[in-house]
Amino acid sequence: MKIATAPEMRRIDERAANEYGLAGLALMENAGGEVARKVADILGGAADKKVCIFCGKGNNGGDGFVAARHLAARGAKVKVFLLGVKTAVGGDALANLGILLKMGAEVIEIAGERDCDKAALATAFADCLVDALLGTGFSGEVSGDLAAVVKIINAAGKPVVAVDIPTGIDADTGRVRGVAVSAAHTVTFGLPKPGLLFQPGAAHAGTVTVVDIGLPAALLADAGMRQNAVTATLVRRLLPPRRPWAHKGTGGRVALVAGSPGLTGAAALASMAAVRAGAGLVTVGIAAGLNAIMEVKLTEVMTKPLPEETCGIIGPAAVEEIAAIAETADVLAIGPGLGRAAETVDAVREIVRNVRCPLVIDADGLNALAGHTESLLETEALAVLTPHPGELARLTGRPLPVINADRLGAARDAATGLGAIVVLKGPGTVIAYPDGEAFINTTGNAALATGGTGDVLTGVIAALVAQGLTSHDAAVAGVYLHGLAGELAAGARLAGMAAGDLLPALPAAIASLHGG
Ligand SMILES: NC(=O)C1=CN([C@@H]2O[C@H](COP(=O)(O)OP(=O)(O)OC[C@H]3O[C@@H](n4cnc5c(N)ncnc54)[C@H](O)[C@@H]3O)[C@@H](O)[C@H]2O)[C@@H](O)CC1
Ligand SMILES: [K+]
Repeated sequence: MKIATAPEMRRIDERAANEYGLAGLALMENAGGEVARKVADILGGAADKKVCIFCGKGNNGGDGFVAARHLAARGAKVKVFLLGVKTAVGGDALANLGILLKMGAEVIEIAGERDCDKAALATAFADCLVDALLGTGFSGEVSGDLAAVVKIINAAGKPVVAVDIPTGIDADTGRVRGVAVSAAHTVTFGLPKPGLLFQPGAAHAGTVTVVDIGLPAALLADAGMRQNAVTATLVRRLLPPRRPWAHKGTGGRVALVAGSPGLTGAAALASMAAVRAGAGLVTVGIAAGLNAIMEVKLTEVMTKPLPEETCGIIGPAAVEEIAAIAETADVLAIGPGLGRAAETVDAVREIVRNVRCPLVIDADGLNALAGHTESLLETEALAVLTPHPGELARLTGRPLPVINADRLGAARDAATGLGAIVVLKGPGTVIAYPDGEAFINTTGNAALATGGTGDVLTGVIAALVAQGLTSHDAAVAGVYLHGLAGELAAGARLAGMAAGDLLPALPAAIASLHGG
């Protein structure tokens, strides 16, 4: 499913009108009707329920007027508030305001503090509130009466249904602009918006329902929109089938170079994640001094002691051996817990320059490339890089706040600039391809915010490449599976999960997608 930015959504609306003759009024009727349906659903029927609807003067407010009419028709006691004066309403919203007024509905204007007090009082008696203040036409900051109303909505302690996007959330980035509505549910039209998937927008949106309002399918699937939601339907199509005649060779071979003193756990987690994500054979290359530890930690994974510089630290002397392991592998993952010793950094750069199989580069593998990313452009197969925002900042030289302010843009620019697939980790993980196509993940939760979960992701993506997925598909499917495993492993517990808990959840996540 495509994801539409606010300008892209406006363009879809324009094209619907200009190319298809689909009137905005008809779309607004469907949009408002869907909002009314959602309100009725959460209240267990609308009859005799008290609903306060807060409308802005644009089309988002127009959806609110329509919802008010539909809810009234279902027997709800509806109170409609308009931010500003009726004479400021125009276009399709004005048409629907007119209908409401002709029906005898009271539409209360909010202009000033006393009106805000009236609104606050009404929310105290309401069963549900609807935020139809601002949608994709929002720009700048929420301030003045609008900010006061947003605070009233949030303070009411009532279930809030947001229309299209919670007011105050930047539709493209998910940032709060001043203050934003905290909704329990958001009914969004046609396609999801990036701001509903990125934090804190996703938390403000609550449960998101994407509803069909009759926009032509061709417009919703337009290839000009270059961001997509990673959904179960998409990943199910990408996952490798497990045939009855499968043997360990069909699962593919993963080679991993990881670990240093104090960080052998990263090597263990990444390699076991590869096993749990279906790889046929997994070999972890580790400095010879740490090999005995890995032999004890790991049973199914083979280990390869590598020549070391000092105890537990690999350097250029290990490159030849690593190249030999990579030669017989389907994918080489490098970086988890590798450390930042100067010799190791040199070795990583040399490996990236010379290895011919697909690469997955994480953690200290990425740190080693900071300031030396030109080798990525020389790799034979496209590399998958899995930075968290801090690692991306080091890798690209972009300030961290800039990356956090626009994750989609940052991942996309990095992928294009580095000539690699960039997986920007964190809530709302972005997978960006060098050609500009990008994906936003929809699985995962705060339980994943613990050390070692990134190592698991590296192993999962590598395992999928080994099983024959392209690096592009493996990055998308791997991120989704990893998040889903996090949801399964955590259940209702959002703190205290260990990265190792993800390992047994990975086969369950795969099975749930295969419907088994
Ligand atoms: N064909 C269409 O165009 C459709 C649009 N729909 C709805 O229309 C919405 C978009 O409508 P609009 O483009 O009219 O935009 P909005 O209704 O989101 O907001 C536009 C209004 O908000 C004001 N505004 C913007 N930023 C502000 C700020 N910081 N503080 C105070 N006021 C601010 C603008 O001056 C303008 O009057 C969508 O989110 C959706 O809810 C739906 O009705 C479906 C069809
Ligand atoms: K809204």
